[in-house]
Amino acid sequence: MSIDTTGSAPSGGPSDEAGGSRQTAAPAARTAVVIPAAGKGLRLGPGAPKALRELGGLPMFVHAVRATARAREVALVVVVAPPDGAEGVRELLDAHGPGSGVELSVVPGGGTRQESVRLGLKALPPWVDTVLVHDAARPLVPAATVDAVAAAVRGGAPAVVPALPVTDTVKEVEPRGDGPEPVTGTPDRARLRAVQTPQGFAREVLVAAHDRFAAEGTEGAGGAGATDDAGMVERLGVEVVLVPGHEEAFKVTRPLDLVLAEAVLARREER
Ligand SMILES: Nc1ccn([C@@H]2O[C@H](COP(=O)(O)OP(=O)(O)OP(=O)(O)O)[C@@H](O)[C@H]2O)c(=O)n1
Ligand SMILES: C[C@](O)(CO)[C@H](O)COP(=O)(O)O
Repeated sequence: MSIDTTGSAPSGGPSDEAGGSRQTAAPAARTAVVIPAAGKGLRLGPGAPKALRELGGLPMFVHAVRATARAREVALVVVVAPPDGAEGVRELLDAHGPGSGVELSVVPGGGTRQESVRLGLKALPPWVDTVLVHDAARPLVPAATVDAVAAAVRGGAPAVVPALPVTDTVKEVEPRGDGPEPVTGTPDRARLRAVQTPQGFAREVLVAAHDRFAAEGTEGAGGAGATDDAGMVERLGVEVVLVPGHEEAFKVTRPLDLVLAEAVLARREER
C-alpha cells in the first residue's frame, strides 16, 4: 500500500486535470473511489470531525475505506480529509488501512461536500475511467453494493445510484423557522426512493457536472440544492439509474445512527 497526501496523483504522478505530463502505470481495474470525509458532523453533536469519530474502535472513515477497497473493481481510494487533518488521516491509514493492493491517496477537503468531492476528483490519475463517490459517513456499506454500482457503470450506464424504497410517508411543506408548517402535498410513495452512496459515474460525466456547478459559483452555497453528486449529473440532462441499495449502507448522521452502527458491527463480528 502506498499513500500520497500531496493532492497529486498516487505514486507521484500529477492529476490529469492539472495538466501534468507524467503518467502513472494503469492497473487492470480502472475504478477509483473518492471518499469525502471532511465534514464536521454537526448533527452528530460535539466532538471530533464525524469521519474521525470511532466505530468499533476505529475511525469511521477507515471502515469506509476498507469497505470500498474490498470491492473487486476498485484500484484506488482517495480520502478527502478535514482541511487541516490530512496528515493525521494518512497516519491512521498507515496504521489501519486495508492492507490490500489498493492504492490510497489523501487530499485536504473544502467547506462543502461538493467542494470536497471536486478536490478528490482533481487528485485522480489519468488511467481512472470510473469514479465512485462514497460518504465516509456510510461506513458499513457491503462490498457487494459497491461492486454492483461499479459493474453497472462499467456496463455502460453513465450514472448509477444505490437506493431503497421509502418506508415513511413523505410530505411537502412550506418550510417555517418556527411554528406548525403547512403541508403542500403528499408525493406518491411508490415513486420515491432514498438514495445512498457509493454513487458511480463515468469519470467525464462527473467531472463535467462538478465543473459546471463550480463555474456557476454555487459550490459554496451548497450547490443550489445538489445534496448528492447524481443530482448535479441530472441537471446536465444525463440519465441516472438506480440499483438496489442496502439497509447497512445507512448514513451516520445523528447520535442514534452511531448506536445502530455499533450494533450492526457487533452483529457482524459475532458471525
Ligand atoms: N465540507 C464537507 C462536508 C461534508 N463532507 C463529507 O460528506 C459526507 C456526507 O455529509 P454529512 O453526512 O452531511 O456529513 P457532515 O457534513 O460531516 O455532517 P453535518 O451536516 O451534520 O455537519 C460525509 O462523509 C462528510 O465528511 C465533506 O467531505 N466535506
Ligand atoms: C450523498 C447522500 O449521502 C445521499 O443520500 C446525501 O445526500 C448527503 O447529504 P448530507 O446532507 O451531506 O448528509
